[in-house]
Amino acid sequence: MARKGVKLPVESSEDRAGLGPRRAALRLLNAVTGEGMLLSDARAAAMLAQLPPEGRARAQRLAQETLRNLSRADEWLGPRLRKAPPLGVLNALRLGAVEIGRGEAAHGVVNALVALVAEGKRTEGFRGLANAVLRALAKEGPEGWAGLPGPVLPDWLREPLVESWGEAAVEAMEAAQLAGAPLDLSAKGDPGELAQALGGELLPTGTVRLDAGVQVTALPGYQEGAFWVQDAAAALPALVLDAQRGERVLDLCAAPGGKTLQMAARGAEVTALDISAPRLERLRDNLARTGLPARVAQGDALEFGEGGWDAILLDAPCSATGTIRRHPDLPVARDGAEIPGLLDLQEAMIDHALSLLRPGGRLVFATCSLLPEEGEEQVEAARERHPGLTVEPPEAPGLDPAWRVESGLRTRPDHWADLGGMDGFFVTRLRKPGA
Ligand SMILES: C[S@@+](CC[C@H](N)C(=O)[O-])C[C@H]1O[C@@H](n2cnc3c(N)ncnc32)[C@H](O)[C@@H]1O
Repeated sequence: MARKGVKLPVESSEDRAGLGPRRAALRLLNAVTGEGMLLSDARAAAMLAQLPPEGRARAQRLAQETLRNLSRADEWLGPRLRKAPPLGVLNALRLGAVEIGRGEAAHGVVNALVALVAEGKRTEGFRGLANAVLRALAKEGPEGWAGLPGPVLPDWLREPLVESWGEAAVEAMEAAQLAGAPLDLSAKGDPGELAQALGGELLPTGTVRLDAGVQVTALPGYQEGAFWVQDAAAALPALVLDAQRGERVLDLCAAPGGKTLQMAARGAEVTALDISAPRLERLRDNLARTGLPARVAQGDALEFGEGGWDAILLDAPCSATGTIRRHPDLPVARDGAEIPGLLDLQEAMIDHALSLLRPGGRLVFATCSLLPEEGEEQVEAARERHPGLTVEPPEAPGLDPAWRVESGLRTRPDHWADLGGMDGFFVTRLRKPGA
């Protein structure tokens, strides 16, 4: 019982109706679909700031689930909408469709979303429509949802992926995006011991895999820096670079630092460079938490002039299309317009990185992209620009033969399906001539 004078948090009727998280989810959806904002954007965090931690997590979950299922929600809503309502109304309907489809108590969902539509000046006039449409979906319930086709990626991404990998592979990637991603950890020490300590699964390449819902900061060993979060595919570039104790290694696009930590843990002398100050703050926090050493520098990779490196890791800025399982907002927020600029930047970075290597040094170029133009084709073009540059077959424990391509490794979200999938990555290991 509460002591006299001690105020307990009061549950408002708003909390009971789940309005706060749904309102925040709706604002996130409007920003992603209307303004091209990513959920990782600082503005997204600001939209959630008013909510308590559980409400924040719920709002994020609702927004992510709706984005993962956007095309299915539209398919369900389509026959009930004679013309497209304003985006704010459409997003409320999409959110409601996903919740009803997933078996949430329909009465509460309809009431909450109709109330949110009624709140907005530009949407209040659609209250009746929202009510009618959501009630119709509620009548069909999860059974109606289950009969819908699986989600499809937007055309700007789907078309080039089908051209590169074929229809069946893209359908498998879409299924992987719908399934989401587990929690992957890289160990500072022995990964087998970490897997045992956390009850996780030890993957063949040394990543420790846990269920998606696990709160990483609450895991034993987190504060002591025994591990860091890193997708199994994202751990491959540093494995392929194979940094040796005492080697001088440059991590040219380093933040937030997963690969810097891997190389520092192997005893290499790592310099971590990145252009982004906020992202470097996260890298510094990661170094401090794990107690691993690295020299940190902020700047533009293209202007970095220090040469003579034994090895360089270039985890270049890219479309990030390989991370759609973790970032269902990305295909919706983006439209591919930034890709030509990224291709130019990647090319310039490869050339500059090669100029900074000592003769005979090695460059690992990696992108978390599913587009061959940001991977295989970059290597082909680099070899034409740099006669004598050789591609070395990647060697590391646990590499799956299915990932091997002529210029290195290619992973996709539909790979390792029986183990829980992995991000899409391209990784190549190049040797500068003149050793
Ligand atoms: C794919 S992320 C790197 C992820 C990082 N390697 C890791 O494992 O945690 C690409 C990084 O490139 C950085 N970047 C973009 N343009 C850059 C430039 N011109 N010079 C240096 N870094 C740049 C971004 O700030 C971003 O942190």
